[in-house]
Amino acid sequence: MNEFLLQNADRHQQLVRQFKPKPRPNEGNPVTSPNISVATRIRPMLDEERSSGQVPAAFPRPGENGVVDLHELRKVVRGPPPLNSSTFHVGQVFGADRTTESIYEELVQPLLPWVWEGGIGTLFAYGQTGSGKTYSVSGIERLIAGALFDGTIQGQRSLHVTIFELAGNSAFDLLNSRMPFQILEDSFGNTQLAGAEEHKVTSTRELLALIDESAIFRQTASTEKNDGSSRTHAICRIRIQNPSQALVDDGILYLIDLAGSEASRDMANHTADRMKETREINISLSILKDCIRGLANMDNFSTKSSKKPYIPFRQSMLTKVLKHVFDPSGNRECKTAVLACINPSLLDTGASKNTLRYAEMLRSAETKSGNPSISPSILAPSETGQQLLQLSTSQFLQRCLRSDGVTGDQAKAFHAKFWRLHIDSQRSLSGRPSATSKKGQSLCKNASNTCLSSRDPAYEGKKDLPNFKERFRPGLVVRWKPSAASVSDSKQNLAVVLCPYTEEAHVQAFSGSLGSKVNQAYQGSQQYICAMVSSGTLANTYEINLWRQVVIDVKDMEAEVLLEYDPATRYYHTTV
Ligand SMILES: Nc1ncnc2c1ncn2[C@@H]1O[C@H](COP(=O)(O)OP(=O)(O)OP(=O)(O)O)[C@@H](O)[C@H]1O
Repeated sequence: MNEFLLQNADRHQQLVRQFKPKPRPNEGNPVTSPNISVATRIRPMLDEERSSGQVPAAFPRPGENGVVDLHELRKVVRGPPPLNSSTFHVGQVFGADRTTESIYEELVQPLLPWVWEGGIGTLFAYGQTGSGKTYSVSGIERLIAGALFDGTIQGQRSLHVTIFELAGNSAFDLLNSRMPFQILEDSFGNTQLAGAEEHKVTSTRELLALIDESAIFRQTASTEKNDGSSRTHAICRIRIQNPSQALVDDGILYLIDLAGSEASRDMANHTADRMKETREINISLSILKDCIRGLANMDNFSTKSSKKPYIPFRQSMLTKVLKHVFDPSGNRECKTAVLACINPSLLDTGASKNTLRYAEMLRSAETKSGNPSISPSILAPSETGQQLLQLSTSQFLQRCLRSDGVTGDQAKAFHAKFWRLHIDSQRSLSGRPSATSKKGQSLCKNASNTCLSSRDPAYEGKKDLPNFKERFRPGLVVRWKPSAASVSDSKQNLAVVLCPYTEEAHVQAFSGSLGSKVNQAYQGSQQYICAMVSSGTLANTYEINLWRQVVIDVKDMEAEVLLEYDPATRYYHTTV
């Protein structure tokens, strides 16, 4: 794939220049949470990337802060490859020309007065390996070291610093020659760094010296994407004590440079040890994301009737350290800033999409769905909850928007929450923990029950696939051209093949008994019964509507489309 992209880099650039973004519907002013701020940084292309023929594919949209356009080239059987552009709404966006100073000022500086007065503040940088996390966090740490002692924040404080790294389930003190130490929970439920050294600092110079010392001991290794890749999570913890108020909690500032996630294709040449290390990093990152999502949901959906979101903070060492940030029973309010780092190259659009999706999810979760409240009598004047689930997304959103002061973002967040509650209730009823799509249906599952994709397992890893029209099977996703006016919510007109069309199958399908009785050959039919695919509430997401079926002529089917299920967002996404 990389070879194909590099060969077509000129065409990619030319199509990107011609790209005209569609005007964004007016969704009102996004409501930002006082407790979670999300920003995205797209780093500049590096010299070695340019000299190897790579071109940028991720851009902040001019004139619209908070919007990123990501352009992929699609491989097609015949003709020149077309551009596949996706748009993400991801909080503040810092493009390649923006400095670390500006990110510090807009995203991180507001945390300082908060921690100075006894609050807990946290900055996370996450993203693919080589996307600029260490560059950003180390720059921000130096700016903070200056700001904490330049006298701009009023009041005497004493500052204590610990810097450590987490590798798998082990913790190492970076200010004590990488000595291992224990992370324990005391009888008050507080996490203690048992054995890590805490250093009192009284000046910017002392703090910078500790930061430099820790960098020497941090474990790094070369990856496909980054010669000096950080293979551990590095955490700088600054405890801020107010000597004049012994009864006030100490403020704590966490600055976290996470290890980069690596895609499986970048792990091809890893040894068994490196594979294990990368797997452990990816597991802890995924638990962290679950916790951040849970935290955002806790902020937004704590209405009396809703079930408390589950935050799995005890499942990894990283999130155990941050227990007080994530523990719903904790009694201290926290402010969290998240920096999603993006590598702009056209070779990295897959990883960038993943990072942007999480930023988008956090941002949509951070909008307050209950404030102003959505009136139940306007949302459902006569319907039961089950009937509400049958409304189309646009009908549901329109009803939410009729309540005074509700914005588009709030309506979408409420819609997402409504479905999440429904799925969770179905899951607990069936006792099945596996990820399912919104309608309880999955395209296909692998043996470990974790990967859901429309990819044909029979052709896994094979290069020269026969034309999709010779590979009909249940679960094949096609793009098609309806002869009549568009019948799908999805801009792409996607559908999932269920079975060949016969009158008998048609009747059974609509009476809900389709399945074991339909076992005739899949190939050779001129028409197939298909389930419609509609757009999800997040940009570029899809859901499968099994009850909305359509008979599609094979001649109207244009191409196979690969859909992959993302258990985190509970939506399907297209993949190139
Ligand atoms: N904004 C930027 N401007 C210039 N160079 C940058 C920028 N961001 C990152 N870089 C460069 O990109 C390379 C990778 O950056 P960095 O090591 O910070 O990535 P990372 O996300 O921390 O990677 P890993 O997860 O593998 O540790 C480095 O050479 C760094 O100097």
